[in-house]
Amino acid sequence: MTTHPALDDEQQQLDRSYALLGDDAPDLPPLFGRVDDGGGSRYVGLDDVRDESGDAVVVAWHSPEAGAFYQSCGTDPAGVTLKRVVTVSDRQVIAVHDEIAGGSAGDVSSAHDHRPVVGKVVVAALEQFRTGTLAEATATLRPEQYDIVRRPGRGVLVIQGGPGTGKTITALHRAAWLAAHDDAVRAGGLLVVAPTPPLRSYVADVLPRLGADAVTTDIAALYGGPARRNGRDTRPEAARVKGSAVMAMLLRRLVEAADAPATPEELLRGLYADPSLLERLADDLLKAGQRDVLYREPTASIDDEPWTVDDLVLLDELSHLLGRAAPRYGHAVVDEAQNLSPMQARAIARRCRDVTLAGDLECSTGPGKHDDWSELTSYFGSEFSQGTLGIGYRVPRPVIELSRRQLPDGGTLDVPDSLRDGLGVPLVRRVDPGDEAAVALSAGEAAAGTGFKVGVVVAPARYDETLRYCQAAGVKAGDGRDGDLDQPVTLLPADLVNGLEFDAIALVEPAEIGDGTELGRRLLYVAMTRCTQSLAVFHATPLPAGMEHLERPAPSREPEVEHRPRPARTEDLYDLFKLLRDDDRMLVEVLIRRLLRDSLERDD
Ligand SMILES: Nc1ncnc2c1ncn2[C@@H]1O[C@H](COP(=O)(O)OP(=O)(O)OP(=O)(O)O)[C@@H](O)[C@H]1O
Repeated sequence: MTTHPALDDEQQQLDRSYALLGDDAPDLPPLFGRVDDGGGSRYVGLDDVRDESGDAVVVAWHSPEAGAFYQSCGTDPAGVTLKRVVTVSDRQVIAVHDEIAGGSAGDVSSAHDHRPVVGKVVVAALEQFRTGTLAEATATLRPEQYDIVRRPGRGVLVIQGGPGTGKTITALHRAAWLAAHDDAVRAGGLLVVAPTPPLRSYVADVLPRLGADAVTTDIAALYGGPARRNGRDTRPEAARVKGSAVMAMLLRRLVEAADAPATPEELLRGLYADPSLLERLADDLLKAGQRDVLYREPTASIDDEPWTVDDLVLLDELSHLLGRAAPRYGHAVVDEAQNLSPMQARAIARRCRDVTLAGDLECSTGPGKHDDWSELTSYFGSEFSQGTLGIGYRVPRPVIELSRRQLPDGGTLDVPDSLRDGLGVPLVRRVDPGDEAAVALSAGEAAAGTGFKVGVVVAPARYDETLRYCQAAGVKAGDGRDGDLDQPVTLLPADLVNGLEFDAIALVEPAEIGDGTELGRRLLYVAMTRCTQSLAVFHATPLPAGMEHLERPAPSREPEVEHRPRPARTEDLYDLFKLLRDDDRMLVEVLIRRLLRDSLERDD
């Protein structure tokens, strides 16, 4: 057992911090880093810890004193002589990693492999099993992320980067930074808009730990009137029309044409139900076919109207036109902002014009894809600046390469430089028609048995049927549509996987998810890029374009394994390994990985 000579020193500092905090000690360790430079030595934590005379024993991550910790790295020490990440568990220092030691690169990933050079502690953090949401990265924020975090809070900042490059984590640290340093945010508060329940609960969990409060919501819940989201419109064309900027003009005319006071709900319901009114008001704005998709027979009671997300955004616009002021905020952070429609951008801009938009244009899964950020940002009324992230923390290199085949021309934006190799090339298994989901779920259960968090992703149209199958067959899978990510296996429709992260993704019938459309291929791209370790594909029909080279004939018989009494040699094991079926191979790979990890931990 080797121990780092510094463990004792850091333990003393930790004990002292706990003693000073007394009963106020937070659940999380009071320090996670140390930086030494010409200005002396400082410990860095989530918050300040002060001694009896008021001197800082630990400085908060967002304080100027912690700047050197974040602005230096192994490849660019920037005057720092020691940059150390301290890992604490149960009030004990269990590891220290020095990314800079003696003023030069210390504990960084080796320069001879193909990955970007980062502190080994980043790689170690990534090797933790996933929880279905995002791991915290405050101790290992990279200089390029820290630079984005600290940009001024006024105006529009876009954080663009490929899947898993840390856009969400950077945007949240930025929110917390602004909450600590920006007067407008201190006075007006923070608004965080995130599209899925798991992302929102992650935000609600992380921000307070970073010392910030925010109103966290989805776009539909911005509307403060009585209507609630209780409908889903699966027609992309309807969502496209409702989200388009011309709706602002149409609604203005609707309000002007009303001959009696009416609520937003009454006005919109009336518009949808009356083709002649629509034609009169929108003849020059929408084509006949576009007006047709807006038509909706009114329900018996206005309370039963199947309001969709896009309807609620229109109700919000109507409410504004009727003179009701929306609450204002000091800054808004929008995650997965590439999916905002123009009308959604207007709804946010009514609340706040200073915004951080985190997103990836290539991950657009909304009805309208934006080619660049200029139109969307124009609704906030100022020029935008952009911060770009390029290191991939989540998706293994082979999966990135495969997934990009789903993008037109293989994608045009920079490919993330992945830190991970994961478990190698994706596994593909051809199954009998009708068995796709069942086989994927049982492979998922097997992988989950080894500690993996698994997401089983199906086409939205197959979701209900698969959920029923789970209930009937006793398969324990969380209902991802309801945001239940606590189970080892989560079932998800492909249109709700944005922003999520799992150890393994099992894709069910990719041709059905891709469905030959550009939107479908993007859904497939986003689904594939949710895994940190392995991707497995289960299909009965031919694989879609971009994956067809993975096609393999169904195995004709179970492989027979010769009994070998003598001790196995490596080559024998490799031959045996090749005989395994794909899902068994995945299981064995996972077990080997766990063995390796456990034995490394023992060696430490
Ligand atoms: N500096 C870092 N150190 C350690 N982990 C990091 C760092 N930056 C990001 N990560 C981890 O990488 C993963 C992906 O981060 P995040 O979800 O913020 O990326 P993203 O770009 O928003 O992804 P996507 O848009 O594909 O959903 C998370 O587990 C996050 O904790």
